[in-house]
Amino acid sequence: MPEPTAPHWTAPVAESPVRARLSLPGSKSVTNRALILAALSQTPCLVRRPLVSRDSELMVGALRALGTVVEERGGDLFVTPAPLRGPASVDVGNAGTVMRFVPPVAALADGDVHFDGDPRARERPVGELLAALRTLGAGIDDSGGALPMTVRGTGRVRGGDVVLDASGSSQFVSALLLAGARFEQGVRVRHEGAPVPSRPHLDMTVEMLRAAGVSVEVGDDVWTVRPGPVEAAEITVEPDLSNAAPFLAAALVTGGEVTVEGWPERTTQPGDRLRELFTRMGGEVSRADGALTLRGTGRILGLEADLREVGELTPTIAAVAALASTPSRLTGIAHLRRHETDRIAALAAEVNRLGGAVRELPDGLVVEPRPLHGGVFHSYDDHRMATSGAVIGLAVPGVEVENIATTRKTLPDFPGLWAETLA
Ligand SMILES: O=C(O)C1=C[C@@H](OP(=O)(O)O)[C@@H](O)[C@H](O)C1
Ligand SMILES: C=C(OP(=O)(O)O)C(=O)O
Repeated sequence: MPEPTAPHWTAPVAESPVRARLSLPGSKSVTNRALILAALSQTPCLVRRPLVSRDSELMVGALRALGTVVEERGGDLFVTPAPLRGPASVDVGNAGTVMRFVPPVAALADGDVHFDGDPRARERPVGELLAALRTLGAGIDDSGGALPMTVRGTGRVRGGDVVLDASGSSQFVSALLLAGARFEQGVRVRHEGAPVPSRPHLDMTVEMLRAAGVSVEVGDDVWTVRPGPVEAAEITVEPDLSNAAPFLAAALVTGGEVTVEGWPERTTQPGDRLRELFTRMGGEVSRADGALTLRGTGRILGLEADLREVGELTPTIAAVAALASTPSRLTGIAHLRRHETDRIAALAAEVNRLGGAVRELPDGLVVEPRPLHGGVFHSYDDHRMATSGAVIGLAVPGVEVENIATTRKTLPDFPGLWAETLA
């Protein structure tokens, strides 16, 4: 018998301007870097306020499979590093951070480590990273530059110089840097090709490495990590500012006011750019007592922007753009075609199904204002597509989001948090 499909989730309409104050779970990107650094560290490491959701659970599972001890302690994670070992099997799900950050760690393990994941994971780019790892001395049997694959760990990686094209994903570079201090010669990574996306995520990698005592030099598309010990003892995870996007958008599209607690004064998270982007879309931003407030003014403006650096914010921005009074042009995001789904095609298809006028560009989207109507909003197993449907549904009655549970990739209980925000 086929699995019964879960009924679609009827996105709640905001009957009045949304007013809420909320604290968000930890950042996926910080949590999964923290776990990698902790596993490579010389000392045990306490990861404070981690995200507990599908992508972080997959990372914990991967590191445990390699021998690392990860214990839950009152909502924190206590990580005791141990010799990395195979044979092991790693399920990457559809987590880019697991499918890119773990293979260099597996290369340091003593034994074979097999990697596979959701069907979509087999389509997401990883070949450039694997080729770079081979150049650095690792043995890998892959499926034509994709998953499934086996990293033939020998307990050591020579390291040294490597050139790769990271225009498909910044995570290729982050992956090599995160493990690079444990390679015999360290690593020097040079990018050649179209610009690397998601620069703030590279800054995050460099900052977190330096905080763990690793020497990293950054040049023009060149990153050098010196060989040496990783010393991570305690890492506190910031709230996930990319997941703040739909909640702040709720204030913007309903003319309400939403406050996110614990907004860092300074951060490398790309979500911090929402302050500027949502101001340009008609909101007003203020900060007080460590929190950030977005106030909707009743105006929703379109946006012309190159989103290459902050690609993961695109689905929410596109949802707001679909409700705006002026057109939008979002560019620089060709790499989104190989994210959880082809987000350019998916956003155009789903907004247009509701009566929108969205046109695909090779590297982005043009959104013309149109009155929207209800209908099914497909999520393509993409957490950010699902939350985009929720944002549109605030203003458009009858939006039914397919597979809302897919939001669990990076948020443990999106429907609950959304209901609280609207209450
Ligand atoms: O390093 C990270 O934590 C991430 C980097 C980005 O990946 P890409 O550079 O592949 O877009 C981003 O989109 C992803 O959500 C998280
Ligand atoms: C692209 C994303 O995730 P991943 O870490 O799987 O690449 C995302 O969260 O928007």
